[in-house]
Amino acid sequence: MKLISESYIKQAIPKREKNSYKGNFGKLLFVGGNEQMGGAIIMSASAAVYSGAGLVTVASSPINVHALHSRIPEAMFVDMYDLDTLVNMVDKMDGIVIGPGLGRDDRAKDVMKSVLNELREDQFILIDGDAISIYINESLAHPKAQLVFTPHLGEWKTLSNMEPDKENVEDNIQKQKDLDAIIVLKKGQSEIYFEDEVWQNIPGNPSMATGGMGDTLAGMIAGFMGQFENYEKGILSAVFLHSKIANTLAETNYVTLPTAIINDIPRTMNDYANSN
Ligand SMILES: NC(=O)C1=CN([C@@H]2O[C@H](COP(=O)(O)OP(=O)(O)OC[C@H]3O[C@@H](n4cnc5c(N)ncnc54)[C@H](OP(=O)(O)O)[C@@H]3O)[C@@H](O)[C@H]2O)[C@@H](O)CC1
Ligand SMILES: Nc1ncnc2c1ncn2[C@@H]1O[C@H](COP(=O)(O)OP(=O)(O)O)[C@@H](O)[C@H]1O
Ligand SMILES: [Mg+2]
Repeated sequence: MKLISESYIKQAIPKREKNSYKGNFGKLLFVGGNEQMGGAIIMSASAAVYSGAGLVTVASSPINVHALHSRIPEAMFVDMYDLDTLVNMVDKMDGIVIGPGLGRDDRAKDVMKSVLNELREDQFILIDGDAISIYINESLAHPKAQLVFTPHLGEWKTLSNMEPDKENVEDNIQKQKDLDAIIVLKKGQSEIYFEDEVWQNIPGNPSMATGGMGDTLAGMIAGFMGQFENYEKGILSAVFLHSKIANTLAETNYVTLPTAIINDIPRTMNDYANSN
């Protein structure tokens, strides 16, 4: 298992070209946030905006539009239950995050099926939270796009049938192959399973055990995937910096809020990008 190092992150964060524009840094769609869990998709999309994503659109329950715009006016909005508009949006994107606060009801299942059907090979989709359950319980077909799952150990049980105290690297490698997806297995020291290698993240601490922390990571991962030289560099850098920021905050804070991590992403990226 390889360890994600500071030096790896420093070379992975891309330097922005002088004449670049927002279209160079990823067009992303965030799908989730029902009437009870709008905060999840707002945190996820905020993390992507603060990670430097060029254009972010949120597809959510209409009840969340004002809350979203008061937090991140940078993001655009569509009603996720308007399936025609939703699939049109999917078509224009480089990548999609689906699941934070999505819920698991019939409407959520229809949203999930519509999005997955529409995907192309040149796109990526990150499946998190409730969308993990829907993917397995509805036996949905593998989408054409690059697939990324970001399960915590409870969600990994849904995906792999392995109990949290039974999962192990060898069996996880086999499950990664069966699922034909990149797996970000979230835990105290998260592990990232690619087709040919496994990486481990070292930073992280219990001040991070608070609702919304994984939603925030999903947004960072997608934000980086849309900008970095390749998906692997983006995913590994996001996992590392998410918990590295939390370690710094935990030096002076008992609990690390997801929104505090989000606020620190641009400055931390700058520190790492300029420290070569
Ligand atoms: N502000 C908002 O809008 C927020 C919205 N959110 C949204 O809520 C949705 C549900 O996601 P979720 O992760 O909260 O719960 P859930 O699907 O019940 O977990 C499944 C099972 O896994 C287990 N389990 C969990 N962690 C584990 C671990 N580390 N190791 C081992 N087991 C673990 C857990 O066990 P339990 O804790 O019940 O014993 C349960 O049995 C999702 O869409 C998310 O985005 C949240 O992000 C919060 C903020
Ligand atoms: N004790 C801990 N040590 C290190 N990281 C933690 C700890 N507790 C939680 N985390 C991190 O916080 C995130 C929690 O994700 P998740 O359970 O999906 O949160 P949510 O769904 O509430 O947004 C993961 O990235 C996990 O690695
Ligand atoms: Mg989660």
